[in-house]
Amino acid sequence: MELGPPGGSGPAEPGPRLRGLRGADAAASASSLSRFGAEAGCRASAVAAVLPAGGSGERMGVPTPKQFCPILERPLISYTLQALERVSWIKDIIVAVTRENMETMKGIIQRYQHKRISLVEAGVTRHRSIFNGLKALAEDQPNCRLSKPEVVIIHDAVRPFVEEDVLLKVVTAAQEHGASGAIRPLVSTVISPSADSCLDHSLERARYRASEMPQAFLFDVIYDAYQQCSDYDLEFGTECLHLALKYSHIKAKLVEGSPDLWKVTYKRDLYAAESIIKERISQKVCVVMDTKEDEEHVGHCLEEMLKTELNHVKVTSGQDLQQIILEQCYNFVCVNVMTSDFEETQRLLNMVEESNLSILYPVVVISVHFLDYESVPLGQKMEKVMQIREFAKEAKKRNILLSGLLIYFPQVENNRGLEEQKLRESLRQGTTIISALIKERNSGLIGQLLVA
Ligand SMILES: Nc1ccn([C@@H]2O[C@H](COP(=O)(O)OP(=O)(O)OP(=O)(O)O)[C@@H](O)[C@H]2O)c(=O)n1
Ligand SMILES: O=C(CO)[C@H](O)[C@H](O)COP(=O)(O)O
Repeated sequence: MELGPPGGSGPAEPGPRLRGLRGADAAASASSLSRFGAEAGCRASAVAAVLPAGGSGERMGVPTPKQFCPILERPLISYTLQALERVSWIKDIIVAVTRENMETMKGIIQRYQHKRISLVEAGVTRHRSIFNGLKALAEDQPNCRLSKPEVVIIHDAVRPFVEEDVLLKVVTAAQEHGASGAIRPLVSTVISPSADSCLDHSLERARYRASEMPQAFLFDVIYDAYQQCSDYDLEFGTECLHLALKYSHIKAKLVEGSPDLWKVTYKRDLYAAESIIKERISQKVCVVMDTKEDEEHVGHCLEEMLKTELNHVKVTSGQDLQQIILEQCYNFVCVNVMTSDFEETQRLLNMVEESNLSILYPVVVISVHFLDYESVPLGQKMEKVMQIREFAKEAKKRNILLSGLLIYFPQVENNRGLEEQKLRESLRQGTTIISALIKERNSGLIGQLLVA
């Protein structure tokens, strides 16, 4: 058994601890949270998590085990680790991986700066992997370097969208009942076929639920169950709650989980996961204004149009960039009026880079240039503007997706009505392009100079 570095400090991502909670739920959770928090000092490691990650992902049908498949170039398991380490009251996270993937896993922990992780060797079945993870936390094991938690969460490494509120619900229920697990309504009816592939009987769908993860247990309840269970259970069992019932006589409390708790199983699930992640990181856009321009300039018109096009998206002017970066905004539109240099964009790129914002997600930066390329031939500006390719190549190495956008900005006064109409059309087109770059995060378009 290999144990990784002992505990780290803060969460991978700062950010609100009670995200997603409402009203009474939030209040109840806040008091439970502070209990864990307050007690953490005197009763370290009250809650730990075990993540089985030793499968081969046969149903995915690709050579790489699914937990290491990339989503936006980052392995799936890193998203799950991030979701757990964001929860400050989970003190230790034990990950079970196969011996052959141990170095890959260490590389992931280092590259994405995961904290509080210990590694153990996986078993040949999921139950055996979980058992190995539990042993790393048990006091009766030789060379035990971690302290036994009061409650242990078990969560599949391939369920990346687990939120703090459901973790808290299962942990709190486990404290009261000894065991708890998240459930979802069934989407299909469960039927039992006979030996000749005919319908034997079907279950009444409304009476059954799908058992999902996370699950949580008083540590002694689940560890005792695993110690007693048969080889048959370890070989063919799929349900930890069942082991707690069969061997520790504990009836688990079931709590309603969110639809995003599903387990990435087939290839299409990777695409679904990617869409969810893209949607989440596209929610906030920061428009960085050209500081030399006044309040009325075209940048503000663009901002207004973006607000309309990107429904529910918060568009912020970039006065306090540091703060906006800290709040984890992954999309920046840098507005340059009548200039083809990249001073402002460069300044923004430096700040994003220094913040380490792009370690976990690709950051989109669009350098927008308002130019009057009908009266001043584009060729004269082109040489400078084409430097974007070089900037983009460098930025890509730091996971920043930089592209350029030219928006026609007429300066001639002779036919004001017509020019204004042309500007509005350009702005509309520009807004559509920006929206697509942010939502799609297509790395094939980086370094390109798009024309609205
Ligand atoms: N020997 C095993 C088998 C599975 N798992 C883990 O258990 C979780 C859920 O199992 P499942 O979805 O069945 O994963 P795989 O066994 O990898 O998938 P498949 O059944 O398609 O081969 C996954 O995180 C998987 O890595 C594990 O730790 N050790
Ligand atoms: O949902 C679950 C717990 O109830 C497990 O994720 C599921 O049972 C794992 O089983 P398998 O490894 O056979 O896919």
